Amino acid sequence: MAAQNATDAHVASGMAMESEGVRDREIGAEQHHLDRVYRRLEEKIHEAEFLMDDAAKRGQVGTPGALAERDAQVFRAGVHLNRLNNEFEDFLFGRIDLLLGKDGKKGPDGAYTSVEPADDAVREDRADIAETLHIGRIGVLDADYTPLVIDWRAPAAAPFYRATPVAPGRVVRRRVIRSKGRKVLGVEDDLLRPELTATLDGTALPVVGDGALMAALGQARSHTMRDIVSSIQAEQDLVIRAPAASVTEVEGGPGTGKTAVALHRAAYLLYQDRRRYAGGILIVSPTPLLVAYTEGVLPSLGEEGQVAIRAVGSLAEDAAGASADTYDEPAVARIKGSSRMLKVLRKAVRGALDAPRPGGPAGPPERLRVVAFGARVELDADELRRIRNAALGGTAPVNLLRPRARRLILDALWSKSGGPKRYTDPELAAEARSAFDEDITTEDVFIDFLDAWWPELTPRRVLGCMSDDRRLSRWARRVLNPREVRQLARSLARLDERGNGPLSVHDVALLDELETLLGVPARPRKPRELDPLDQLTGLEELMPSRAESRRERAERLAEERRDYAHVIVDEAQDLTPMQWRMVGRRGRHATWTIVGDPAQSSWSDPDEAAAARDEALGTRPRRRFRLTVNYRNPAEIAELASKVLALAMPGMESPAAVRSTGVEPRFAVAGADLGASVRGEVEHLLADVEGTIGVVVPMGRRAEARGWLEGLSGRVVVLGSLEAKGLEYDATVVVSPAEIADESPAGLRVLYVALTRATQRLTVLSGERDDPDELGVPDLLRD
Ligand SMILES: Nc1ncnc2c1ncn2[C@@H]1O[C@H](COP(=O)(O)OP(=O)(O)OP(=O)(O)O)[C@@H](O)[C@H]1O
Repeated sequence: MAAQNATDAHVASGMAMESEGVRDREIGAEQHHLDRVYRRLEEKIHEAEFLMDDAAKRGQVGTPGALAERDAQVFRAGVHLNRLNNEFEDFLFGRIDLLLGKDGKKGPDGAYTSVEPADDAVREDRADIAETLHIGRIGVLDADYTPLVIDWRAPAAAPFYRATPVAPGRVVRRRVIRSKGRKVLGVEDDLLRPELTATLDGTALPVVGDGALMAALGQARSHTMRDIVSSIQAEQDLVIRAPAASVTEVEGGPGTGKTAVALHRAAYLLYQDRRRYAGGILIVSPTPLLVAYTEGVLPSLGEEGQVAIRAVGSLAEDAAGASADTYDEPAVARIKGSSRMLKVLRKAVRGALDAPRPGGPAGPPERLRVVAFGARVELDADELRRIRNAALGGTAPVNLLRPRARRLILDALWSKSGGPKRYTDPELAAEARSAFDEDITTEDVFIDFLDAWWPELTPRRVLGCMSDDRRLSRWARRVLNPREVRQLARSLARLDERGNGPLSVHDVALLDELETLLGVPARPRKPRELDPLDQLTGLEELMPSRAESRRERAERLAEERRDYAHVIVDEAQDLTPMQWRMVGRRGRHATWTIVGDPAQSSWSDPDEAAAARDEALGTRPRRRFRLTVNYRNPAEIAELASKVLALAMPGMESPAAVRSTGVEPRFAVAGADLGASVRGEVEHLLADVEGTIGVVVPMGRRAEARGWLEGLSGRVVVLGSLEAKGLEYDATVVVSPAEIADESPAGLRVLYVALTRATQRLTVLSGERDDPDELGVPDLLRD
């Protein structure tokens, strides 16, 4: 019933008046418009090419002014040409036919701005269409500035997405146009005011098709996500176009379009305020698989340059050189992700100063002995410890404290050498002190001592040091219990003493935290190459103290970009507290969009993660949205999944499925050879459905499952239960549900994710632990 309501609310589809003749005529009318748009685009491409040519000719003049002008023109024309070429395919997809508006004002895109119809637009259930707008991926104006195509992100396009039969505004008919290259293939209409007899140019307004949404949802899937630009629904559009101020939080069950909405929002924000978002938009995704699945969507919307889509395991690539896609076992992941790790790491960065250096002696030097004023001066172990503690006071990054420690050592040596007593005149004393410092700091003994006593630490080195049980238990005292210390140390033993070796996804957040705790010491600046333009103008001589040129600064900022203008977190329920800290550091000055579903969280302690999220977002005000309709799963699959939801999160509501296939999920029971059973089920589905098949297995069975299905078909993908997050397939086989549920404390939620990946068919294959009934239904999925 809920599914039916959802359908009614969003889609009022084609009426009985359709016939083949009407359809052909309507396709012909759209073809006519598309031809006109292409002619205009070709004209524009010629203009852009002419501009490029002209710009190149101007470049031959060779003065600095002409050079700059040429660069600007070439850049503009290049961007223009590139956009036109890239977006030439299938860029016109929609049309709305509108009643007369309340006022006669037009916006910059040439369309009337009024949302509500004029009082006399409808007379006794009859009305004329006053305005027709075509919607596409970019806006195109005719030579006389009438809009041929409105950009989907422009305000005038909003009614295409927002109008519903309950609140139609001015929209009478919404049409989705399907085209390939330059050919219109079909049209699908929704009638928003079915009670009206509307006319267009004096003839009745025809309605064709069953509605675009159903047509889009029924299509077979591929291994990459499609954009939904032609069928965004009203509740989704509200999120996409929400003002970017502060934090926009979006919750919704599986398949409600959260990922799709997040990606379209990135494109929308860039369209709205490209200058503001020149600082970059970061999209954080839980897995590299989901990154690969979604990264084609933004280019299809004409956006990519300003947006970085990164898996949470590769987020610190720029900072700590770390990237990972392997998972720790749940107990270890729980330790590494917990905010308790912060305390351990704080101790570790200080303690690691004393850890044996690779290839060096077992501990830090116990004494420092130098020669000053012809006599030996010495600091013993106690004095060195006191100086170390004094230098380490406070919370400043450890590597950045090295100069301070060095100064304290010199102070102590100076005082022991009797220097302060020898000079009463302050000026002489200062001179003598600086000579003293210079003598000592150039001695090899002192340089070697400092390197050993206060080595410059890298995040990987500290992580490597934590693989020693005894050391780690000191640093984790009263924070982790002895078992946790052993588990953590064992997992880090993959790293050598320098910290080199394979990392897990959770290690990356630790490295990023360590980098903050250690600080990056200032390096001597590279001597910069002379800019030929500077040489020309003599600027270099006039401004010798200028630290870096504008070009250098731009290059440096691009390299160092860790602070984004907008941060979008997909599958936000899965970020651990330590990952929230890592993401938070990249959005200190950003506005945020956060999408997620607590019912799909694979993190064991959602309350702790929520606290870390609050800390990352600070006191910024939040706007909350909820998506309520499941566009992915047919009702039959959604209903089965809701049984696991009731166990995993009692009381949580399932989203309403928007369609039904009439095909119930299939239950099968594995024979003695699990692999052969899985292969049999997959072969069955390959014959039955077009498109992709996802086989979701317990994490521990990934490798063997790949063997089971070897050589079957490129349409088949094997996934560990944690990797299925965010993805979807035409059909899925979920293998051994009980084993998936038992794998971690969040196992039931992980199983819920696995059961909600299919768009057409679902097969549940019971394994040893599932206790299936006579119909093959496993214990966990029975009523
Ligand atoms: N308005 C729409 N028109 C057409 N297809 C849509 C629409 N909204 C969502 N979909 C489709 O529904 C499917 C689910 O969308 P998406 O993956 O964004 O959902 P989600 O909420 O992120 O799901 P999950 O939480 O399970 O990861 C996708 O195939 C998407 O293209």
